[in-house]
Amino acid sequence: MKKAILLLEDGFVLEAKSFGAEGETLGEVVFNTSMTGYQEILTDPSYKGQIVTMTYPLIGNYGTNSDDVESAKPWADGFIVKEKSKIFSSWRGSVSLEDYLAKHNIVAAEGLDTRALTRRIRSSGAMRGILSTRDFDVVSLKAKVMASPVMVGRDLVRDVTCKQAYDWPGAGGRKEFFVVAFDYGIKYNSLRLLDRAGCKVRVVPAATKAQEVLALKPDGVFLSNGPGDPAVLDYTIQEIRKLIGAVPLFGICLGHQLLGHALGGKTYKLKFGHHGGNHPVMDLETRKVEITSQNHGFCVDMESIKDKNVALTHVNLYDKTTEGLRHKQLPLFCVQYHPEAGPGPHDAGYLFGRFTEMMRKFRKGRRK
Ligand SMILES: NC(=O)CC[C@H](N)C(=O)O
Repeated sequence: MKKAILLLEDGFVLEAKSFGAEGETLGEVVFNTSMTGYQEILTDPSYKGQIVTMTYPLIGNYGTNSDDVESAKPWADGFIVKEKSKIFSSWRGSVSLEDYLAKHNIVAAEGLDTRALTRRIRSSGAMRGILSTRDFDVVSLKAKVMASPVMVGRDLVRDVTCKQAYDWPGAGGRKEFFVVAFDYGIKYNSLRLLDRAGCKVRVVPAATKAQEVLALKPDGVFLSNGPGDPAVLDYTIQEIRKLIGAVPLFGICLGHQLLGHALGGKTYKLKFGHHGGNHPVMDLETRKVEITSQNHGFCVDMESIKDKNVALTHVNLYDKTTEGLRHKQLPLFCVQYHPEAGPGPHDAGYLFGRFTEMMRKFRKGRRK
């Protein structure tokens, strides 16, 4: 097996074995604590610009298949595991993880101490890194890392958004609502769950104007997850601002952060972010705790919107950071975490029902 090397911008180096594609890749190195769901993680467009390390020690044991994808292709810029399973076995598995990664040109490494790496990221914070199967010279690798872009200030949405609007095919059946979904890097499971909640969905590119969206006369607008720094996406924040109050809004992750900005707030970078399928979050209105799926590096600063008529609805029980908010009068709410799961627990699936309830109420109010 070929050698690989990982170097972080603080000089931390780990030697590893290459699997997947060979080459060299740069990105922000993050760790994900999900035990399964690696194919959904790889295909989540929010991982664009990041090299993902799985903390669970054995990955690849059920292979890959054509169902577990969250978008058309993998977007992660690199993949790191402690041990890649030598065999895969599942009635759904059709292609091994290494063949899947090689086919999609994703550089991957195994056989390194992912626990040491995770502890390093936790103590130093998320950092840029390079994973290489070609260059093993630490001075040259360090120079490449230092020349690569930092996550703060990056618009990665333009790389992952759809080029043209399309209708989500859905599973059929009667649809009570028509929803326009902004694609900032949308995951299929959000679309599947909107469909299941009774919504016919039209997906539109990130740069679509508010006027065009309103001309479609939707019952509600969905703001998707997506990669990069929300603070630089002014072109869409301005359009979202025009939709506030005009139509019910539901945002997830990047969509939530963009709503925060549109309401006049700010976002900041977390030290090492939240990535995994096991974060406890409290719904402050019901006092219920949900185990949630998470994938974000930025966070809405509640202090920055405290005078904007906004209520904090959800909080992360690990570090007390903002996990959800709603407007006190206007029909909009959003969450930082992932109620669509894919992968992860389904505890928060009720939020899709909250959205349809909001659209129903808004429709009634308009008829009066
Ligand atoms: N999953 C997402 O939508 C991530 C949002 C944003 N890119 C962040 O890192 O915080």
